[in-house]
Amino acid sequence: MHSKDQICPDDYQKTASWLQSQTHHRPKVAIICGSGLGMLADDFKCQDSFPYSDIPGFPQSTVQGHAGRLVFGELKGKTCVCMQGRFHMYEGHSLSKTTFPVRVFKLLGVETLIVTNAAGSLADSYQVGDIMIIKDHINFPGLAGLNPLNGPNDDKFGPRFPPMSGVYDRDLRKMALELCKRMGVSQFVQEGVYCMVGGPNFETVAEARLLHRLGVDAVGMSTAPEVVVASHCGLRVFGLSLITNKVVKSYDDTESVNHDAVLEVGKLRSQTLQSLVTELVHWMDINNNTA
Ligand SMILES: O=P(O)(O)O[C@H]1O[C@H](CO)[C@@H](O)[C@H]1O
Ligand code: HPA
Repeated sequence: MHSKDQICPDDYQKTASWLQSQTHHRPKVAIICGSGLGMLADDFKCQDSFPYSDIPGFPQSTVQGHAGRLVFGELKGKTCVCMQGRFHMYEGHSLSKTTFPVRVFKLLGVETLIVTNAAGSLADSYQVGDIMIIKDHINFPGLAGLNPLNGPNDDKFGPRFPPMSGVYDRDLRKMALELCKRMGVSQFVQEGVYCMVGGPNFETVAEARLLHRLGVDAVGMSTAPEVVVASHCGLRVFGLSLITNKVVKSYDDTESVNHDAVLEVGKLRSQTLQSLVTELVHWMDINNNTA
């Protein structure tokens, strides 16, 4: 492992203390924005924002569509922190680096993590532009031994062998579906299984067919490590995938996916995603229901 990727147990606290010295916001909800979805912080009131390069211990974003900024603010009166840009394994970060912010959020007092991502669909019934509420995930790198919890367990954060069944909070999923109904957008909202692959290449046809047979509804190159670390340290988790493309499953299909097209779809659904996240955060607040 590269030395810049090594994390000492007190590095999380150092970063959390620095952030607490720079902002008066004390967030209960953290949001991680997927590719092209950074606008989720646009509605924050009383913003304090920090480029990742200014935050001690933070990795840097290198992917287009990930601005690399941490934004604190109020969303309908609830204090939130939002990562405009996440870290991916394929960028060369260790998994402990890609998930570093999640433990910092825990130390800041965050109780709920909302993860979002751009993903390709395998499910035949899904359309580009659909929003998938994540019901569960398959962590392919994790199954192959690439897990952010590898190494000595830090008991301060959680147990050596954390359960992962029920990791995507049932009540939040149920409420999100209900909110989508009220917002009149149910026709393009799905609930399904996300699968993380390592990337950075998109899938071959044979890989796509394999994922489809395994029951994967949407595939991407992120999210699962963040969710594993969040669940390990007791955060409540909610996840949304924006379906930005259909994964090519036929050798006769001449279409192919590219990152620019992925970013374009983010613009198409930005308003709906923003509204859904805002309404969900508001619901948590009125139900005093962050944890
Ligand atoms: O998962 P997010 O960060 O949304 O990004 C998705 O979009 C990129 C591919 O276009 C990959 O990084 C994939 O994981
Ligand atoms: N595959 C993997 N990751 C992705 C895709 C995809 O089709 N679309 C957006 N992120």
